[in-house]
Amino acid sequence: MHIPDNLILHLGLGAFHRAHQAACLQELIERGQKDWRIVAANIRPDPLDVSAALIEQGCAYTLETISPAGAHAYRRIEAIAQVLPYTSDLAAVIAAGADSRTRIVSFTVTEAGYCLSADGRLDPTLPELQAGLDAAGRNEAGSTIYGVLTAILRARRAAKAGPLTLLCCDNLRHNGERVRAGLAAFLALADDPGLLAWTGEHTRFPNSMVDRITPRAGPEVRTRVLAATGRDDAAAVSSESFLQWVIEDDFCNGRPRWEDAGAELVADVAPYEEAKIRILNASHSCIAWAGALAGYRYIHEGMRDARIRTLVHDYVTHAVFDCLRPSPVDLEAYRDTVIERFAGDAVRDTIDRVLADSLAKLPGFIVPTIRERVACGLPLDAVAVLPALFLAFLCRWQAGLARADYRDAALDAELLRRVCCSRDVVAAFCAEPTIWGDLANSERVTSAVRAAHARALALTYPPV
Ligand SMILES: NC(=O)c1ccc[n+]([C@@H]2O[C@H](COP(=O)([O-])OP(=O)(O)OC[C@H]3O[C@@H](n4cnc5c(N)ncnc54)[C@H](O)[C@@H]3O)[C@@H](O)[C@H]2O)c1
Ligand SMILES: OC[C@@H](O)C(O)[C@H](O)CO
Repeated sequence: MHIPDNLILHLGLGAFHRAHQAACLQELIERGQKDWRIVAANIRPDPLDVSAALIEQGCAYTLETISPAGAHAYRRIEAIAQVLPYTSDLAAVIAAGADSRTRIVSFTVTEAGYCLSADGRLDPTLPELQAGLDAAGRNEAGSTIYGVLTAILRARRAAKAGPLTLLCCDNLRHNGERVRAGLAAFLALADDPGLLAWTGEHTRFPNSMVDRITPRAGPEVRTRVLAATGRDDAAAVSSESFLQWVIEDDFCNGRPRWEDAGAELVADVAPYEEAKIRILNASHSCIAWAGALAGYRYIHEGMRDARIRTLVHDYVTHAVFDCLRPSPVDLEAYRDTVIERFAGDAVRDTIDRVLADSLAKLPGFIVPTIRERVACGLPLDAVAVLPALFLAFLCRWQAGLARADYRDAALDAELLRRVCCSRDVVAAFCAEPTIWGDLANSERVTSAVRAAHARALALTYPPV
């Protein structure tokens, strides 16, 4: 394939990138705008890595999209020009980042991949981050997003390859700002003030809000793609048909005309991301925790349980709306669309997928609403039920009584023991600074979570 002069290097070649950013670029290509392509890579070994399959297929794959009515559509995605197979030194990734044709580095490395504490700052106590700093000290990339960006920026500065936009596409509040601040803190800890100054002058970190429910692609996706297209595609991916991308228009070395593919390029992403993170993502986690307690496997099963539906509806209506107003978003319509998307049974998104990295999601998606309500003296009952559900789920999972396959990068045995083996699990949970930040041990929060915990336990199946 001809590689054009405008490249996006994407880090984190998961399902979401293939269903969202690559699909948007494909839309532009099909409209005749063929001047941008993606080079994609993972920055750590990944059990779900599809790089080899993609390389085998010339980097093309099929995206299946499913409408709320259950209509399936299939599209060949050829927006990825090159996939770089994982190697521990990430030499090809760093070389691609230092190539002057690369004008944007985008990334989807999960919420937990940013090593942030409850207040959204870089958490230097995390062993993963410490390993990243040690690697940076040896002039190696390591496997954290900050270490890899550091290696790329060092190589780019040396190559005089020009400015670079760093575009975070993960569900992180103020994602561009958080990554900019996280990288600055990382460079300070790595004692590289020269690169910090260079980065200030030669990079931008636009905020972005991304939305498209993309389940993990199981073997059934491959089977459907084969039946529908005749292609046996080992890298096929499936998502809902809905897609939204709101991007702060702050790029320093060019960008594709994503607006022609339906993206919204705006001056301020904040109201859109706040609505999405607090309404969609927090509710999604609520359904996952409640659904896991109730013994469900899929998100739509949880959403169709009247008890869980009421929890979600009340949380959004009575806890979130007054924190978000005034907003350019029609919040009632947004809530109703989100609930409808979750209730659809065609996408078959699993509770296990949404459970992943709950510990990073609580401070990101839910605690800000609690903090604002505490500051304004507003009732907490409709929102306290969310952390209470997580606590009830966590203890059940720790006791080996939940069927869920829960994976959480931030969960260590010590935290699990401190919370779940305590005589007062609510007090122990509400004392955790990694979840609550400055709200840890708050009497108001603890008493609201305690009251909600009884409601959460009532969902447990079989009844406790
Ligand atoms: N799947 C969705 O519905 C969806 C929708 C909107 C946004 N997102 C965002 O995209 C992220 C990834 O979702 P996905 O569906 O692609 O998941 P996935 O499991 O398919 O891929 C995860 C990717 O992140 C990488 N990764 C994981 N942990 C990492 C770490 N600590 N450091 C560096 N890289 C790491 C993996 O190697 C892989 O490339 C989500 O966490 C979310 O922030 C996903
Ligand atoms: O809440 C879990 C997310 O991965 C979610 O599927 C996504 O943010 C939807 O866009």
